[in-house]
Amino acid sequence: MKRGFLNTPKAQKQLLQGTNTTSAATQPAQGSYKYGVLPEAELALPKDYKPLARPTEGPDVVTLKYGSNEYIYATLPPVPPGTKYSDFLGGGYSECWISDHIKRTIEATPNFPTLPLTPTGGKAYRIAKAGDKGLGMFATRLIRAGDLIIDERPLIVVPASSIALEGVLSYLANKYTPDQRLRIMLHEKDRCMELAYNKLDPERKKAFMALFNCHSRDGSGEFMGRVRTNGIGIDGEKLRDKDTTGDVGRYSAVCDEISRINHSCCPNTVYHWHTDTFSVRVFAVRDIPTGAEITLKYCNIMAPAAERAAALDRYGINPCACSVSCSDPARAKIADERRARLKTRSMLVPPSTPEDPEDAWVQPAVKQLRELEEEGLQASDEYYHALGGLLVPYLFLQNVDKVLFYAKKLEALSKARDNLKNFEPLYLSREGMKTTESWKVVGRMPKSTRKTASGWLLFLQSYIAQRRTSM
Ligand SMILES: C[S@@+](CC[C@H](N)C(=O)[O-])C[C@H]1O[C@@H](n2cnc3c(N)ncnc32)[C@H](O)[C@@H]1O
Repeated sequence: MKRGFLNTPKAQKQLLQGTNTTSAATQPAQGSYKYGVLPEAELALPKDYKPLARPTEGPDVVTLKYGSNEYIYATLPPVPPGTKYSDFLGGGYSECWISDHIKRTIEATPNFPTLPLTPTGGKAYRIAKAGDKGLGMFATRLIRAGDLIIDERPLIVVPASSIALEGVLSYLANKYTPDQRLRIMLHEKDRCMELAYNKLDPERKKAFMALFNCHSRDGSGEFMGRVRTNGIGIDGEKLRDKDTTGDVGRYSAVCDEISRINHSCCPNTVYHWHTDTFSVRVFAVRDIPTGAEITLKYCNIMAPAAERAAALDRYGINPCACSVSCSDPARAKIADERRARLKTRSMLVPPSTPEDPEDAWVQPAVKQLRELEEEGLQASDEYYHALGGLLVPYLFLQNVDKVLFYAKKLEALSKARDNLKNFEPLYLSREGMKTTESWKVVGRMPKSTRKTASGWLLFLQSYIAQRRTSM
């Protein structure tokens, strides 16, 4: 899962360097938020440090103003004062510490707030013990690729790597060491998050505090620790603070149930943020049998095992218990070589020699797709591109059965990736595909050109042009 950006070294560097030009903020600070078990001495705040004045608690108080962004506490979707969470029929609501700009962006989103969607075929999971990983989410029946498993409004939404506290940083910069500044920043962030927590209903407070906290001994505090452990980065480009770039200025959602989904280096789901429903959706990218654990990625699954291990360490995962190919060094080495190879797309050039089957030239791509499936990499972009890349040559060869086979897989994956609008449903039926321009282009080719390299190039040009116009 792309967890809260606070944990990425890049975000922390940006956070420390600030976005303004005051001399203090441009002083480079060393290091990043630590994690694990820190010695008592490192956990203590500097003796002379006076915590920032806390804003008066109120329904929508402005807490900090920094640059063009004012940060406020808001309930989203808005609910009438005095509403009890359990009595609210509108799909739940979240307590947010967000900039005023983001609040307005959310409220101006077409169809906000639509109700979260019902999972495909109804609820199909339970939260249960997942061995050494703590709790996890498990399928209670067969879940099909493309199915929506859960659409959940978060408990809280808070800045991930925010500029909200950078004003604090510039004020501190000349006074404390970089490590002390980091310690103070964590402390102040924890206090800001506590105010969002304070606004939760008692049952939601209980749910938040029941979440796992792998940052309990590194100075993060009860609130920040849970955000660092469970926060999911949301809708990068649309929901970002004004005048920010990169990971800074983005937001993180902490959910009740989605937070129980453990990481896997071969995950069977992907997630997306939806502002109109104000919720996080989790979709299956392959069939998940009854009883199997439902998993997400917290890091780049195409990266080598050592790189993944370093990224996962920040989420309290050490070692990763997702599969043998992660924990057994010999298996990890084989998987690394395979993943590195699978990052490169196969170049396909017809024709096959006369004695070969007519799709012999497509076989490197078929093998690549099979290997991506064997590695459990259906959640990767590489798998999506490999699947799309197979549909095209079989359309060119007018192989109806193969087009149907890959189109069905691609339809499910497009649902899961939330880009069904880029999928051509006509490929899902024998009659339909024959009415597509792709099919007709081949029909118009002289027989001597069909199934040749020059025919393939012509076909590709036409296919790409059609995709551009239909998107
Ligand atoms: C977001 S929580 C996931 C739910 C958690 N297991 C619970 O009990 O609430 C992240 C924590 O789950 C555990 N975890 C998740 N995926 C893991 C994995 N692949 N291997 C080992 N531990 C894992 C780690 O303790 C991590 O800090």
